[in-house]
Parts: sequence; C-alpha cells; structure tokens
Amino acid sequence: MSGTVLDQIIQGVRADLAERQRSVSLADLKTAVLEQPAALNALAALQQPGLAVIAEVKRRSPSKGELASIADPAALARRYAEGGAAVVSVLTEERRFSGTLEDLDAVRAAIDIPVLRKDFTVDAYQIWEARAHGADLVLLIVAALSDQQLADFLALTEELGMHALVETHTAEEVARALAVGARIIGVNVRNLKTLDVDRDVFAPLAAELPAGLVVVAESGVRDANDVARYASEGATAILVGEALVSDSTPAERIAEFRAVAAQAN
Ligand SMILES: O=P(O)(O)OC[C@@H](O)[C@@H](O)c1c[nH]c2ccccc12
Repeated sequence: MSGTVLDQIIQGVRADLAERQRSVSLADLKTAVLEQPAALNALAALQQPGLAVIAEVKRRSPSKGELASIADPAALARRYAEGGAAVVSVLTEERRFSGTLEDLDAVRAAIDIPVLRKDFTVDAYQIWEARAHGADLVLLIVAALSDQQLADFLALTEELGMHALVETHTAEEVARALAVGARIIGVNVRNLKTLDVDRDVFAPLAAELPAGLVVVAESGVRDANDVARYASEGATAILVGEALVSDSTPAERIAEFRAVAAQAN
C-alpha cells in the first residue's frame, strides 16, 4: 500500500462504501431520512456554557490497536450522557476502528443528546446515511476533501438539518474551513497522515479562530491537566476517546473534565 496513513484508510473506506451502496440505494436512504425525526441541534448543545465534552465510542485505533471491547455501546453512551457529555461520538469506520452503523443505531436509540457519526466522509452518500441512522452531526476532515467537496458536503449536511464538525490540523486547513463557513471547527492534534500526536499544535491554530465559533480540541486528552491546558488555550469543547473508553467510571471522568475547565477559565 502506498501513500499516507490517511490515504490508506480512505482506500478501505471507499471499498466498504461501494459495498454498502450495492446493498442500499441512495433512494432507499432518502426514504429512511424522511422517516427520521428531525436532527437535534448539536451546535446549540456545543454552545452551552462551560466546556462541552464530545465523548467517543471507540473500540480500537490504527495507532493504539485495541482500546476496549465495548460489548454494549448503548450502555456506554448512557453513562457519557449521565456524566454531562454534550454530544456522543460514534466511530462507524470498520477496518481500522472496529465501528459499525449498528453502533450508531444503538447509541441513537439509547440517548436524547446529539450524536456525531464519526467516519471518513468522502461521498455525499455517507451524509445521507448518517442522517438515515439518526446522526445530528457529521465529521468532515479538511485534509481528505477538496474545497468543492467541503463546500458541497457542508451544504448537504445543513440541508438535512445537521451540523458538521470540520476537522483541521494545519493553518492552511483552518483557513479552508473558515472559507466554507464552518461554525464547529476541530483541531486534531493527531496528524492523520502519520498518526503522530503533538499537543503543541492546538494553541497557535486556536488563536487564529474568530470568537463565536465552537473550537474543539481533538485527541490526546489523557487527564484533567490536558483538559485544563486545552481550555486555557481556547478550546470551547474537547473530543475524547481513549481516556474515556479505558476508564471504569467514564461519567465521573467527564464531570471532572468539565469542573477543571471551569477553574482554568
Ligand atoms: O482517543 P483520543 O486520543 O481521545 O482521540 C479521540 C478523537 O480525537 C480521535 O478518535 C479522532 C479525531 N479525528 C478523527 C478522525 C477519524 C478517526 C478518529 C479521529
């Protein structure tokens, strides 16, 4: 296999997508979308006072391997909601992250706060699919998309009543996210081309973001110290996977993260 890690992941995502497109037509997805209740307002949930926590259902990752087996994603999502998460993120990528659309269905049915469908969006079909499975928020990774795709996918997401978490890692990507009018901007401190985590990436990029946007610090939150740091550097939200799935009391951990951020500001 050639290319960056991100290129390799996307090759697999496209192959799996082609298979789903053969079994469920876009027309069927559109019918399913009509049968869904309206999306919840994830932007408003992320703008509530205090640090917003996006708590992730994540079984494994290409960088760390197996993180947690998560036999019951619905039960985990309920604990996240009890702890005060603003949004629950569900990874649906199968090959590298062992996630599924069934996980998304189970989480959607279990909680009444907004749900993020976390995947590598490379085709409009996946946005229809996210809404058909009850998602309120989708991930758009700037590094994986052209400017035209980014604008088109953001427009479709909003037409379907959802919001997009637009993920960046460089100043150039932040500029591209702002240019299409993203209102929820993530700075992933993990470089998806190499999988290296560098927490120093966050502060200078967050400093470039105009006030009023939701600024999500993504990846690498190990403990309350990391949360306090991101909050003091301008994060209005954090996205946490590994530290929560590997904790025996995730609700308490989320409450702790929110409390420490309140002190840091
Ligand atoms: O497990 P962590 O280090 O808390 O990271 C969570 C989240 O940021 C990470 O899962 C993530 C951020 N962007 C992504 C894009 C695709 C897949 C996964 C991700």
